[in-house]
This record gives sequence, structure tokens and C-alpha cells, in this order.
Amino acid sequence: MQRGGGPVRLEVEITGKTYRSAAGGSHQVLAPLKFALQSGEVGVLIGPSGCGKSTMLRIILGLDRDFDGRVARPPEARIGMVFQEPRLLPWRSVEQNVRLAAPDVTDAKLAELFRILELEAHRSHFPGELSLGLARRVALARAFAVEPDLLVLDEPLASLDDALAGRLRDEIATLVASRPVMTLLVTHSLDDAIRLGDRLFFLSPRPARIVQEVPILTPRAERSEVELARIRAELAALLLESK
Ligand SMILES: Nc1ncnc2c1ncn2[C@@H]1O[C@H](COP(=O)(O)OP(=O)(O)OP(=O)(O)O)[C@@H](O)[C@H]1O
Repeated sequence: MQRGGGPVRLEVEITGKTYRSAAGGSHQVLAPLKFALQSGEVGVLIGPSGCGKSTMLRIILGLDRDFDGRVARPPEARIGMVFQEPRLLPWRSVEQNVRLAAPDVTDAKLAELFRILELEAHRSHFPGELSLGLARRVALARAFAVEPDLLVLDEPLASLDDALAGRLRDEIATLVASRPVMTLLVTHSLDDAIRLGDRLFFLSPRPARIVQEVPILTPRAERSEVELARIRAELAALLLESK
């Protein structure tokens, strides 16, 4: 899939990011770091709190241009984002929230998304009537309705109970498999990382750099519980080795 004739690849090469305060102080948040994602790949950023993950996402999304280095996104890439807080418009229904973000979405596409995310019964509800889990699902529906080339998920499963997080994780896997999209997921959960990721980036404490890049070669659909246990053990050994 190509849009605008350019490569469908995200290339990130940051040589540094420093915040400066009005008082003249400064602190470095990102160290030099470099990675790339292909269409169809899920990259996972895993790192300690405050290491600079959100700062990195803002740079990758083009919301913060005050950094050293370069980010190459596919030209005219459509971007879908899911933040930790679902950030829905409170005075709009579930359906309106999705349609406003994705005016070109077809009725059939919307119906499919609402079916996969089990939102059919909530189309006309307002955000204030939704639990956090439901609101996250609406945020996911909104991000997917855009048919993004680049999907950025900032801890989309944080503070949900295990059962719901597991179901939503499966739904994300289904959606990611349904079309070619580059996905960047931030999580603190190694379990989410190995169930969803194709390429894991382990980050150091601030200033963040990539301490280890680990590809997961087993296709997502073939990751049985036995296979996941094998990947987990392999990863534990690798991380121990790198210490
Ligand atoms: N606008 C800003 N001005 C100054 N410092 C900032 C700004 N935004 C973030 N920081 C600092 O940069 C560092 C990295 O913050 P960031 O939010 O990117 O980390 P994070 O890895 O996403 O954290 P968490 O996992 O807790 O969400 C922190 O020390 C934070 O206080």
C-alpha cells in the first residue's frame, strides 16, 4: 500500500531532545536513538516511568519539532492515536465521536468496527455514560475508522482489569491484522508486548536510549500459550545477559 508515492516506513533517528526551562535550566530527555518500522509491523516501546516515551511519541507524531535528528513518516500518512485517557468529546454520542474524526467512514466499516469492539449497543450513548473500558474501545474505534497508516497507542490497556485488557488486546490484534498499518505501542506490560509486538524496543531510564531491540519472529496468530512461555523465557535470558 502506498499513499503519495513514498515508502511505507517510519524512520526515527533522534540525536537528542532537551527541555529548557524559562529560568535557564535544562534537562536531556532523549539520548541518541534510532529505529524503523515497516507497514504491518507492531513496534513496542517498553521503558521505566518518566524515561521519555511520551516525548518520543509527540516527536514521532510531529507535535513537537524542537528536537535534534529526523523522523521520516510516509508522505501524507494518516495517523490514528489512542491516549491513556480516551479524550472523547463529551457532548457527542459514541457514533458522532467516531464520525467526526473519520468523516469518510462508510456505514459498513463503522458497523464492522462496532461489531469487533462490541460497541453496537452503545452507538447513541454519550461518553459520560461509558465505563473506562468502553470509552477506550470507542477511542480505538475512532483511531481505526480513520484507516491509519500509522497507529500510535499510548498505554491503551493501562488500569483495565485483566479480563477486559485481554479481550481488548485480542481486538487490537484483530484490527491490526485486518489492514496494513504501522503500529507503535507504549506499554509497561511485557505480556502485552510479547502478545502484540513484532519488534520490542527496551528503553533505558531518562535520557531514553534503546538498550535492546528484540524481534519476535513467530507470527502473532501462532503465539499459543506454550509459544508465549518460550518467548518469555528467551527474553528473560536475553535481558539478563544484557545487564
Ligand atoms: N513540556 C515539558 N517541559 C519540561 N519537561 C518535560 C516536559 N514534558 C515532559 N518533561 C519531562 O521529561 C521527562 C520525560 O517525560 P515523558 O512524559 O516523555 O516520560 P514517559 O516515559 O512518557 O513517562 P510515563 O511512563 O510516566 O508516562 C520527565 O522527566 C518529564 O518531567
